[in-house]
Amino acid sequence: MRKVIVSASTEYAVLIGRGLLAQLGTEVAKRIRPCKAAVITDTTVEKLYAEQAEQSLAAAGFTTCRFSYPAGEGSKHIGTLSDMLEFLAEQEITRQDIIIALGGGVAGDMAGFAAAVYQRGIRFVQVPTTFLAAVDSSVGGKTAIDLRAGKNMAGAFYQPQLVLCDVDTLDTLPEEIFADGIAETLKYGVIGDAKLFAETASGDFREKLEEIIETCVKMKRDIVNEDEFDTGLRQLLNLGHTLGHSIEKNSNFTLSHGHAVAIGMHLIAKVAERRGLAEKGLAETIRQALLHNNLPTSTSYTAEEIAAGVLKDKKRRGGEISFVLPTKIGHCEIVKIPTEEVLDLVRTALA
Ligand SMILES: NC(=O)c1ccc[n+]([C@@H]2O[C@H](COP(=O)([O-])OP(=O)(O)OC[C@H]3O[C@@H](n4cnc5c(N)ncnc54)[C@H](O)[C@@H]3O)[C@@H](O)[C@H]2O)c1
Ligand SMILES: O=C(O)C(=O)C[C@@H](O)[C@H](O)[C@H](O)COP(=O)(O)O
Ligand SMILES: [Zn+2]
Repeated sequence: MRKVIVSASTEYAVLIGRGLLAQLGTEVAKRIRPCKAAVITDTTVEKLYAEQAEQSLAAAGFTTCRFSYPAGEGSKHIGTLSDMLEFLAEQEITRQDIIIALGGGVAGDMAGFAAAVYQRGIRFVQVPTTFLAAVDSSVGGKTAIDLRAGKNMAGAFYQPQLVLCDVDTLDTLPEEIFADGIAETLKYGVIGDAKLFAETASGDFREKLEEIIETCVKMKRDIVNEDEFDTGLRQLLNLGHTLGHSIEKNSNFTLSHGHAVAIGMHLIAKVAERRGLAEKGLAETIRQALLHNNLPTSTSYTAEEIAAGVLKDKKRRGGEISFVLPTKIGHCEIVKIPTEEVLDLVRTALA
């Protein structure tokens, strides 16, 4: 088992290994005295892993209850959050009890947000079951729901007590959903690790998933430890997201997050190259890496449609929006762009 310690406002371990779900109860019990554990999951993950998780918790002395919502990004809204909070109250979950977020990034983001606001904050544990959640969303404490206006528009920074990643659970992922995690892994490579990028780009990493997850988690740990609340350095983790989130929203959240980020990463690399900031050929290198992993690289939305979403980005401060521009594989810069230049930037990205 690999172990990474995150030292943000809460200090916690990220455990990565095979067969770990069976140890969920004992690992939680090492940190939290047995109490009620509300397992929050989606309808797909529920069928696959809820019983095993609950049995492990029960064997360690926890009393469990379960809330499940229809799988997918379409559930990541205030209605589901409201039902979740009512469920916690009906089950008489108190401040000494815990939430277990069992699933992908949607489960983690929503259950984490519920944990942050229910009775003004109860403890929670992340149990990621998608590759995307393993390498990225389960760590760092960003929790959120989508609003009609856009992605993750309401949320909180709220750290878990533990992240337990059983790599065996990734075996049941359909390839398309696994690829969402590849997009975020390539992102980590472009931000700061050329070796990780090359390994992931080649598609030749399935035998060393634990190592890949640990590499991403360590990079995220270093960034979050320094800038938990996203005021500077952490914005690097938004590479590809400023355009990607808008594309996701334009699709009415039918295009997955990872696929939208893939497109966003390629498009923003084109911008960086055309502005003379990036090495020649960078955008094509990124495009090939994405295509090799069956990820999309372009969109049919218009510049006007994409720019409208970009202007709502959380990195906007008054008349400027920060964009993450890659300069080469392994290095990015945060550049402030005036809002009146955003449409031009998007046009460059699509050209
Ligand atoms: N908080 C963060 O730092 C952060 C980082 C990246 C992404 N996100 C968010 O994460 C979300 C995307 O996460 P996701 O791609 O995991 O989506 P998801 O949670 O919707 O999971 C994708 C699909 O995979 C299914 N699934 C999950 N685990 C499975 C398994 N082991 N076997 C078979 N099927 C399984 C789910 O039921 C779902 O249908 C987005 O909302 C995004 O905004 C958050
Ligand atoms: O942890 C972060 O910080 C990230 O930006 C990771 C992203 O992959 C993730 O999609 C995040 O939810 C985006 O954050 P947002 O603040 O742009 O909503
Ligand atoms: Zn993301």
